[in-house]
Formats: sequence, C-alpha cells, structure tokens
Amino acid sequence: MDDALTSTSPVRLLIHGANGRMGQALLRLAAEQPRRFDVVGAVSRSVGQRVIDGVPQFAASELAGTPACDVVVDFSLAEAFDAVLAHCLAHGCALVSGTTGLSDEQRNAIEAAGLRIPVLWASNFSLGVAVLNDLVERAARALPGWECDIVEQHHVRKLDAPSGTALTLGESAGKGGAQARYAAIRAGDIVGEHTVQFATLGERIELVHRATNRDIFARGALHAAGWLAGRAPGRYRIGDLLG
Ligand SMILES: NC(=O)C1=CN([C@@H]2O[C@H](COP(=O)(O)OP(=O)(O)OC[C@H]3O[C@@H](n4cnc5c(N)ncnc54)[C@H](OP(=O)(O)O)[C@@H]3O)[C@@H](O)[C@H]2O)C=CC1
Ligand SMILES: O=C(O)C1=N[C@H](C(=O)O)C[C@H](O)C1
Repeated sequence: MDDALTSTSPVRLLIHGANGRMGQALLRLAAEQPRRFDVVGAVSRSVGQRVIDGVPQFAASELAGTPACDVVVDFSLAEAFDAVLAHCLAHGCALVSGTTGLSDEQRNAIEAAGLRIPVLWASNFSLGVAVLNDLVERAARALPGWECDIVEQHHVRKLDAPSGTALTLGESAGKGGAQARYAAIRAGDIVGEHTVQFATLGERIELVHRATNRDIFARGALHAAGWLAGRAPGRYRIGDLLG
C-alpha cells in the first residue's frame, strides 16, 4: 500500500453517477471501509428514490454546491463528463473516472487536465483486463499478419458500443501491430465479456475475459481513489496503480 495520503483521516469522496449500477456498488463498498473513505456526497442526474444511508444526495444541477472532497469518483455518462471534469479543475480535486463512450475531445481534455490535477481514467478497473491488455499486445506482436477481432458482450442497458474496454484492447493490439475489428452484442444482464481472437488459415487463438460481478470494477476504482488522493497533478493510468 503506497497511498500518497499518509494521514489517518479518511479520503473524502464525491460519487458522481451515484444512482447507477456502478454508483450503487461504489457507495456500498465505500461504506464498508469507514476508516478509509468518507462519502461526502452522491450526485445523479436527478435526486433518486434510492435511499443512500447518511450520504447527502445532489442533482447534477447542484454539482457546484457539493461539499469539498479529495477525490471525485465518476461512473456516469459521456454527456455528464465535461461538467464533472470542470468541477474537479475548479476545486483542485482529483478525479477517478471509468465513464466510457467519451469523444476524442473529451479524451484530450483528460490529458490536459492532468497538468493541473491528478486524473486516472480507465475503460476498465479490473485486474484481469489489465493483464489481458498485456497479453493482447504480446500476441499481436508474435502473430504478424493474423486477423484480429474483438467481440464484446454487455447488458441491454449499456449505451455505448464498442465498449471502452474493447477500444482499449484494440489499442493494445495496435501497439503490437494488429488492426482490430469490433463486434458488440447487447443481451440480458451480462456484466461484461471481451473476446480477442487472432486468426489465420488453419488456426486461431481466443483470449477471453468474463466479468460476473461489477464489484470488481468498483473495488478497483476505490483502490484508485485511495491511491490518487494527495498525489501531484498528472494523467495516471491503471499501470501506475499496479506498479
Ligand atoms: N471503467 C470501468 O471499469 C467501468 C465503466 N463503466 C462505465 O460507467 C458508466 C456508468 O455505468 P452504469 O453504472 O452501468 O450506468 P447507469 O446508467 O446505471 O448509471 C449512470 C448514472 O449516471 C447518472 N447521470 C446521468 N447524467 C448525469 C449527470 N448529468 N450528472 C450526474 N450524473 C448523471 C445517472 O443518474 P440517474 O440515475 O438520475 O439517471 C445514473 O445514476 C458507463 O459509461 C459505463 O460504460 C461501467 C462499469 C465498469
Ligand atoms: O457499461 C458497462 O457495464 C461496462 N462498461 C465498461 C466498458 O465500456 O468497457 C467496462 C465493463 O465492460 C462494463
């Protein structure tokens, strides 16, 4: 554990996208660690019906009036991202974000924000996918000329396609010299499944990651928040967190 914040006071978190699937997991898991995290506010598009014990709730329009925090943890929507990034820049707080479907302009804004605040955006906060990215880059490098296809499957309520993880896996394949094609399936309540296939005449390799519980993403994001609090400004990545 090499958290930059060495004091014993809990890290003050603002959860952005709190009423969502990820937001609810983050609130539940942060509440299990009261000595490590103090959730000072929960922001959603509108104040929802869900009861969040002891955590003040705010609508998106009230973001500017939320309590001071060390780290904003954002799992919301691409359309909500500009406002939360601007909030962090205005108040000098760190940002952990897993929101996907971002535009190129939004991705560039993350890089620019890293000059002023600590930012860690990642398309996937699971350890397994971090390892998968490494495997994909190595496989692509070892298999020049093979076709690369990435198939991702998610629940029917997911809005963006291809998934952020699929696009990052495609970037990893690209570093190894392969150009990936993408396919997306939306069905039932699939938490998240990514298959990277390398194929040539007579043989093929499949590398598969299956997420069966979104707590893995929430735990990774909370670990990132504890790690990011008190750090110098910078555009940090999952690899920095894992050492
Ligand atoms: N990087 C990773 O490891 C992972 C990333 N994700 C990504 O996280 C994001 C959220 O996923 P998920 O939880 O399933 O989505 P949900 O649709 O369940 O939740 C989205 C949340 O964002 C809120 N929201 C919408 N607009 C605003 C706004 N303007 N201001 C504040 N909050 C807003 C919604 O509020 P309301 O409820 O009021 O509508 C809702 O609470 C997606 O982009 C998804 O791809 C998901 C899992 C893992
Ligand atoms: O929306 C989701 O659910 C997920 N989104 C992320 C993505 O777009 O890759 C990560 C994970 O696959 C779940």
